[in-house]
Amino acid sequence: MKHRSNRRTRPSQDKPISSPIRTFTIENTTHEGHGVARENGKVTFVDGALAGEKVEARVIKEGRQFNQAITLKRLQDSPVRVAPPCPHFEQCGGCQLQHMSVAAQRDLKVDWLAGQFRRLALPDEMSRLEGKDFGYRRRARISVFVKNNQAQIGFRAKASNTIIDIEQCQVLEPMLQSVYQSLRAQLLGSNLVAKLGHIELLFDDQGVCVVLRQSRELIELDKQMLNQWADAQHVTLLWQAPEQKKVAIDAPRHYTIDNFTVNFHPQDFIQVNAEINRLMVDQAMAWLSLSKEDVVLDLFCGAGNFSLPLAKQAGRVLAVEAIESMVEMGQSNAAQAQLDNLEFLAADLTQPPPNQLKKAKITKALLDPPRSGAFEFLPTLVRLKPQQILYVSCNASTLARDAEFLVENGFRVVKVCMMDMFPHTSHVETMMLLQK
Ligand SMILES: C[S@@+](CC[C@H](N)C(=O)[O-])C[C@H]1O[C@@H](n2cnc3c(N)ncnc32)[C@H](O)[C@@H]1O
Ligand code: SF4
Repeated sequence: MKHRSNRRTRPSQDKPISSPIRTFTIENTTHEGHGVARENGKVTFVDGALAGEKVEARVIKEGRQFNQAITLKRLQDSPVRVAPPCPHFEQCGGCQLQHMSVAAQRDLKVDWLAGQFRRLALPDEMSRLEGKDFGYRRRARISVFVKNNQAQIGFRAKASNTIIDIEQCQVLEPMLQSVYQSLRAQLLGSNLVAKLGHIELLFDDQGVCVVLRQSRELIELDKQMLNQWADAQHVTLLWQAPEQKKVAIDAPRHYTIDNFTVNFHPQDFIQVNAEINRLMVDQAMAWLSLSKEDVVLDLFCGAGNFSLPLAKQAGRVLAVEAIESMVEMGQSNAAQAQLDNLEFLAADLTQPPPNQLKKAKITKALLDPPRSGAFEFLPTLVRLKPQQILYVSCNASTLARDAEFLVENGFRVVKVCMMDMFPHTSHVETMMLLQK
């Protein structure tokens, strides 16, 4: 990819601009892709600049702790700067790091994680899981907004709720890219678009599934054109009525992990990046190095993404999940795989645990909580005395908090891995292994 130099960058948002233009030397890059400059001990975050660059920028906000500025002109480019491959990058809120090479993005993520975990004693090296740079998303939610008969179909703009029109999104799986383009053309040519709230795209072992969330009731005749389009494209098209919380399905969708079939509802959680998910599950199994002596707790288990591979290797697995319908799906996935050593339990892990969980005799635990982490359950987990805890996290700050609690309670961090599940974005997934 080519470097651009001395290119004028557009201010990303309409913000009041009053201060004079100043020259900044950028010392660091935040994990969200902004430059950091220091003047007389005060930090200025410079939008559109990278570490090692010199830029002319205008301060748009002065705060007591820090200032914010936007780049107007780059005087010297960073060696890791690249031309963003996606034409929507400057406006679209979906990606934050496309102006850096992918290798530099990954170095940035590793450094940022090390900063988040600064209060923990870490092993010398942080490993990495890396996959495809583009075409990695197997699911996406696309917004629809219509005003004055003008439809916008796409994603939210950077730092704004405005929906911007997206013609093509390169981080989607190639099959989703082509279905999206074709669907978009259909919708832009129809009145139906005004009655839609958003579009969900999914690509799995069965192909492409599209859920159209209606904001207003539609009659069958309205749906005819798109139903015909879906048949011609071999796409499963599901219509979600305005009052429906979840779309009705005749049969679940499925994907494969470790040769097991994971059935799931198309609107329930699945890991977005199928390639990194496979690598992640393999690595979790390798790090835990299970035997038939092990009894494993799989917390926040979903429909069994980790539970099924865990049960293949361990003596027994107890998998816990809050959503009842996912627990039922997990149970039927275990039955289909003939894993009678895998049991699913419905429990909200932020609440006092049921007796079955309080009294579980376990040797190891795997946790994969939502962004809020697993803090409420940690005292119970410590009392269960696992030898090893493998923590998978999508939020490094709650992971740092939870790991610090576990360290205070006798565990030490033995392995950490940065998993680049979402290249070009500021999102980072982490795997951490803690041991007694
Ligand atoms: C990050 S997902 C991981 C799911 C699964 N491990 C996977 O890899 O597909 C987190 C899961 O935790 C569940 N969850 C969220 N809050 C919960 C809670 N308070 N108690 C139990 N499960 C919860 C969600 O429904 C979701 O399935
Ligand atoms: S999310 Fe898609 S459309 Fe938006 S910047 Fe990233 S690749 Fe481009």
